[in-house]
Amino acid sequence: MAPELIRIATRSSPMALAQVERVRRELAKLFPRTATKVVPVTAYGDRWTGNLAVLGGKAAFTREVDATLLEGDADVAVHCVKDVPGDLPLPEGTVFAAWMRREDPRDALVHPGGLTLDELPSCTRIGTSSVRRAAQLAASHPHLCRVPIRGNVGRRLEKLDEERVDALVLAVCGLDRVGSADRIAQVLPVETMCPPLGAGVLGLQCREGDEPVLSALRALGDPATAREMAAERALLAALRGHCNTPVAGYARAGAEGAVYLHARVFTPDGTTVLRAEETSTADPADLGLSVADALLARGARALIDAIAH
Ligand SMILES: NCc1[nH]cc(CCC(=O)O)c1CC(=O)O
Repeated sequence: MAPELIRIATRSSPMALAQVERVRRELAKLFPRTATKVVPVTAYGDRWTGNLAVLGGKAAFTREVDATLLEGDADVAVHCVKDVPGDLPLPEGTVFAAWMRREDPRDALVHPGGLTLDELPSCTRIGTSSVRRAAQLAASHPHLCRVPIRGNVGRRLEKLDEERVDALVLAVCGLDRVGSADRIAQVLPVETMCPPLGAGVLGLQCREGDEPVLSALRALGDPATAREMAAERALLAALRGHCNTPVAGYARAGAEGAVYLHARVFTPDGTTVLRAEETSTADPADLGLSVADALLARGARALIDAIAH
């Protein structure tokens, strides 16, 4: 029996609020008699304009939303899976009930003149605060200048328009969610810019044992995305990377239960890139562990531990 009301907690950025509207639309289609209410939460990571590592990395975007769930002020928390730390357990008493169908996980170059990454002149100032993006740009385009930038997608686009940077690297689906996909100059191939684990996926978290909500959320889950998240989250947990660890990768669920998983670990300057990939029809979590073992066998532990938290 679907609940009469489902309260949905989310960060209060325009992108996060747009994400919640997708959840509300899909709930309304399946459970027309269930009302939904948005519970906006200002995440510490959204207020903080400094280095995220000081706050413990991505947890800065999820901690307050989780608290709203645990305090009973909301029934669901919607998270961008790429922002959910892989080296920390979920808050006790909560579970991910479902993973929604994956959107485009790739990154995009935003450039006012429409140039591609290869066409950008030397010393072009590219705004990113992602250690993953910075490491890959350093590896593939060392002549470009990486400039730290904070703020939500809209704020970063404003900084670009104010010419505080010359270009941006942002997620395709993040731009799409805020109605700015028209700003994309180039969608970056995963070989050039490998996505973060969990890219393009919304995770629906609720309280353990809240069966009416669990049941409703499970109906929004996508089986292929669930297999990809099982592999990617197992890999991330096995690597125990932290917010300053440049880790990238993606899983692709194929036919007959096969899942392909590709992953990389970089040094922050991009001079060392460890790669591993595997396809399996076994349990996707075991695939994640196997690819993690391959990266660890190639030296990933020493590389991760050498990077300051
Ligand atoms: N912390 C930023 C963030 N968290 C989730 C997304 C959107 C992409 C996604 O859901 O994977 C973004 C924007 C970006 O990386 O450009």
